[in-house]
Amino acid sequence: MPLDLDALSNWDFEEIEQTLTERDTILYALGLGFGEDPTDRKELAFVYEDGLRAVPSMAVTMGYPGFWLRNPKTGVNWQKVLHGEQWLDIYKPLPVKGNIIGRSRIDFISDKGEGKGAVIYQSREIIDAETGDKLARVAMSAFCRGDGGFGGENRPGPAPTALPDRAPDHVCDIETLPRQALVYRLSGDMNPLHADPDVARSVGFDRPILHGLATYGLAARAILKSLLDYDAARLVGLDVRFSAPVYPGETVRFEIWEEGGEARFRASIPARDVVVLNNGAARFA
Ligand SMILES: CCCCCCC[C@@H](O)CC(=O)SCCNC(=O)CCNC(=O)[C@H](O)C(C)(C)COP(=O)(O)OP(=O)(O)OC[C@H]1O[C@@H](n2cnc3c(N)ncnc32)[C@H](O)[C@@H]1OP(=O)(O)O
Repeated sequence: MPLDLDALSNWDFEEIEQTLTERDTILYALGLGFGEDPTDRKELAFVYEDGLRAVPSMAVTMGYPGFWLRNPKTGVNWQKVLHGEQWLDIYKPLPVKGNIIGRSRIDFISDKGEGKGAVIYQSREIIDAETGDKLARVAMSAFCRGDGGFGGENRPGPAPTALPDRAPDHVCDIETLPRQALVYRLSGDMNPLHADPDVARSVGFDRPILHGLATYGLAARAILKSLLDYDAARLVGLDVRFSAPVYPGETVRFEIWEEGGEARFRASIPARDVVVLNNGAARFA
């Protein structure tokens, strides 16, 4: 069954009400490897309940509607879906617990052509249920590798951020663990692509790959460490394009450029000499 443009364009997302606990906040940070050195108080602040702070990138897990593209009514070949891009704007520092509302919508769908794929752009407002304050806006693209050529328009998404043509100002290596995806998935993305070797093999990977959002969270960790002295409230925007899969257990190298009060970055796997995350942008309060 081909991708159903009409059904997708008019997808009726239910409003998600989530009760966020400190345990969720800690689990998210553990999924990104925070607390690797338990004597490092600055990283401990994200995984220890005494003075707990939320990693800003955690907004992407809040009010999350789940892997709704698995619904057969979408017509999407869900096993072949990869996370393409992620954008985030934070308006208020994130709470470590409380009631959150997520309101999702489809922005548009782009047809890259037969044999190439389709890209679904969706976004979500994250609202504090108690105060009604808008906490953040999260947007993403899902690259549906098996669904191009459905007769739709090829609409370009937001132009990827260009990187400066000079050596990076900061380089930050972060090791991941072979079990990293098995921990990260407990923060809400239960896609079997990240856990089940048979599912991964059936769509062209030797073994389960890391969630795009786990690599994204590593980017937040690298920026907090390299530029912000772990001051979470200062990181208010984070955008990336996922350019190649990461395997759990690999070391990810972040190269960061400071540009007029913002940062640009990319990530690579030095052991394979491949760029895995490109066109990164971080904005600061
Ligand atoms: C339910 C809610 C949804 C949930 C979805 C996410 C669920 C998660 O569990 C899944 C994951 O986390 S997957 C892991 C993270 N993602 C990845 O590893 C993807 C890595 N990227 C790739 O493999 C390729 O770039 C690939 C395959 C993405 C593209 O590679 P190519 O086919 O070689 O593309 P290329 O020929 O260079 O370009 C074709 C057109 O596509 C546009 N494009 C390229 N990369 C893109 C990307 N990353 N995101 C969005 N668009 C992208 C290009 O601009 C080009 O467009 P056009 O033809 O109009 O010029």
